[in-house]
Amino acid sequence: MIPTIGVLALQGDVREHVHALEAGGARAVGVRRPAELAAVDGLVLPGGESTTIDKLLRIFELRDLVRERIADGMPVYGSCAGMILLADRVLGGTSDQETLGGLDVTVRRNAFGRQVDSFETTLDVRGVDGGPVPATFIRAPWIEEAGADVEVLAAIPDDAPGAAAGRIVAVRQGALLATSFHPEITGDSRVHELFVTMVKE
Ligand SMILES: NC(=O)CC[C@H](N)C(=O)O
Repeated sequence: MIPTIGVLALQGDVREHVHALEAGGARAVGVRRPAELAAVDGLVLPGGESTTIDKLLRIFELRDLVRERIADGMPVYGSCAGMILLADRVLGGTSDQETLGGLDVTVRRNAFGRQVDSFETTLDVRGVDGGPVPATFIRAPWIEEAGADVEVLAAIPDDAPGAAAGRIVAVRQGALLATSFHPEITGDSRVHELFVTMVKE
């Protein structure tokens, strides 16, 4: 069965996720309205600006509905800003910033520095076969603390320079998947394949 996976289409790099999901074996649709959310088997929260997406979720009256679906066990994958939206706790957020929550982690926004500190690397990701995954970090968060039920899928190598060494950058907790980085812009769809598999389960 080919699952239908939504990409929250309020702000951020929606199209790239749609393409990566299709390459990963799903039918992908933009989600902007409650009826569209109701029709999907899983949801991607794209990269973008978490504060803006948070505000738009409320304006479009999707926030409570997405939270309900998360509580019901809908698989959700958040990349970058999407990871922030899934986190239960945020450091470095704006004073009125809220998240959807569900993932028992503390994230730090813009942890790697500013736009100019964006970078590309490759990372081993647990659950993804076939060698390291290209990973693009754009004003990315990292996970500062993860609860006991959170499975760490990838981290910055311990011998990396500076404060980034050893930081957690990909996690899974039940039906929730999150990465600090943007696999959707690399042309490598293996992380999306992992998510499609989670949705099929
Ligand atoms: N590339 C991204 O998604 C950046 C995330 C952004 N810095 C935020 O806090 O929402």
